[in-house]
Formats: sequence, structure tokens, C-alpha cells
Amino acid sequence: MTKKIKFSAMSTAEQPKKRESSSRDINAPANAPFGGRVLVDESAVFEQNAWDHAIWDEEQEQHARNQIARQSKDPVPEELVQKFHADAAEYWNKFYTKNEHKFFKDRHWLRIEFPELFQIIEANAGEKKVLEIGCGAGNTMFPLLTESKNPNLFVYACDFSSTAVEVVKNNVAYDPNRGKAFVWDLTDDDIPPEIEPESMDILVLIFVLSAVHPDKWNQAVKNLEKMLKPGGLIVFRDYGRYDMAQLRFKKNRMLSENFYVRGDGTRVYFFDSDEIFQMFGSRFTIEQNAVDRRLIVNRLRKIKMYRIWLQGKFRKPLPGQTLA
Ligand SMILES: C[S@@+](CC[C@H](N)C(=O)[O-])C[C@H]1O[C@@H](n2cnc3c(N)ncnc32)[C@H](O)[C@@H]1O
Repeated sequence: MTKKIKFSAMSTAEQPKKRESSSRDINAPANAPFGGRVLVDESAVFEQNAWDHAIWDEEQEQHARNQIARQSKDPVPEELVQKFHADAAEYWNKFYTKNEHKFFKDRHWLRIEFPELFQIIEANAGEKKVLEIGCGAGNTMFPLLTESKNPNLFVYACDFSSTAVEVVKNNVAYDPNRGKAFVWDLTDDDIPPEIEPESMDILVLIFVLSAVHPDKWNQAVKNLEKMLKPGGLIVFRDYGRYDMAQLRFKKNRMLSENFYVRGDGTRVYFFDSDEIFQMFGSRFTIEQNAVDRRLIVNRLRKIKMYRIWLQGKFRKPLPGQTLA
């Protein structure tokens, strides 16, 4: 008899306890872009490359807990912890120096998961301003600029790594008349001089908050709020708790709970959706706070990889509006 794997849109453990996603949840199985590939018969697991809505059984959950317990027994040696925090931007500089041209990815999922970003590049969308934070190689800035039909779109991109900003400026699609890249640390005491308070229509936060020390999250969110127009939107995507990348960390990589340093010195946190709610819920209306769980399969090598990402959309209320 074939063993059935349990799959559903969202496990009980993941069900947000408070205000939760409404508009279109990436976990919704029907008509969601990646939502239709649901595995019901495990013997078919290697018949396609990816499956959606993977729910773990107790054995897998226990394995994850064991891995993390093991990692926490051998954390990063105390004398190195401060160096990884203090030199965080420098490690990212090294990363971009080494990998300069390998980082531009055409992310088809951007259009699917964040259609709001692509609505503002329509010809008749009016004056719109976007800021990509922790822009790296400009993986959001460049698709927007190259596809835009909106002459009144301006795209800002910032990163605390000066090397990343140079990579962006050296891209052939970089045009100072339509965009501006600059160095700024999201956790600074104030917003950058390049950005007027309450002037941005959309802030893009893709795989960047995970690189920020948890002690600095609050300042980061304050800065985001200050830059965003009332009614403006933050689009967020990042690593989720128990993602394969978290469970694979070996000895001497854990900095603090769920926060790690990779072999190249860059830091990464793995969030759960409650933390995201805590961070954004008192300042923004949470339009989406979803967990995207995929089982990705290497059919040739018969390897199963469980990826977990969080995705969110947070809207700044209009004056006089209370949080939804
Ligand atoms: C994993 S990369 C993601 C890059 C890009 N967002 C993408 O998705 O391709 C994280 C980026 O965040 C930047 N970063 C990390 N901490 C930052 C901070 N406090 N302020 C600004 N940028 C930061 C890093 O330099 C790096 O470019």
C-alpha cells in the first residue's frame, strides 16, 4: 500500500494566531501560481521537480528540532561573534567582490507574487517611487526599469555594501535619470538623505531582513514606516523557520537562536510568521503573512529538499485610518 503524505494549505502550527493574510494567500491551493502541484501519493514524488504545501509529519519536525539542538551545543565561538556583527557590511562586500556578475537572476516569481510592483510600471500609472532595500545586484530594480512603460517611475536601490551598490551602478541598464543607487544601512538611526519622508509608494524587502541582527529589527521597521507614503506597501520575502538552509548548518555557525553565520561570514536569520506579525503588525495593516512550503526534488539524484519561505505585504494606513 502506498503511504500517503499529508499536505494542506497551512499546517495548524503555521496558522497565524492573530491578524492574517487576506488578499491572495500564496498557500491557497486553487489557482495560486505554484499552488496546484500537490503530492498525494508519495510513490510519485520523483515524477516532477517541485510540490507545494508540504506538511511535515512528526518525525520530520522532530528531526528539525534535533538538528537545531545539536547546532546550539556548538555555537559560534564567543570571541568571534562580535566580529561577525561589527564587520557585517565588509563580509557582504567580499561576497559581491567574489561573485560580482553571478547575481542577477530573472525572478519570474516576482511578477507572480508581487503584481503590485508591476502595476505601477503600466503606462498610465502616474508618478511612482519604489525603493529596493538590501538591493544586492538589483534583482528588483532592473526588471522594473527594463519593463516599465511608465515614464514617471523612479526606482531607488540601496544596500549597506558599497560593493553591491557599485555592481548596480555598473549594470548596463542603470540609468541615473530613472533610478538611483546608494549606500545606506537599514538599521541606521534615520532614513537616508536621498529619500524624502513619506515619499515611497512601494518598499521592497527581499531576503534582506534575514541579514539584520534581531536587536536592530525595530529600528529597521521604524525607518521603513518613515519612508513609506500613507497607503504605501512593503513587499517582503525571506527565509522561513526550518528551511533546509537552516537545518544544514553544521557546528560553530549559530550566532543566536535562529541566527547563523555562513562560511563566507554573511549572517542569516530564519523567521516564523508570528515574528513577522510582531514586527509589522503594530504599524502596518498586514495584507499577507504567509508561509510558502515547497518540496523540491532532484529527480536524478533522488534527493528531496524542503524549502520554507515567508512572504508578506504590509500597508501603511492612511491618516485617520485604524489598522485593519
Ligand atoms: C541575501 S542578499 C539579497 C539581495 C537582494 N535583495 C536579492 O534578493 O537578490 C542580502 C542583501 O542585504 C544587504 N544587507 C544586509 N544587511 C543590510 C542592512 N543592514 N542595510 C542594508 N542592506 C543590508 C546585503 O549587503 C545583501 O546585499
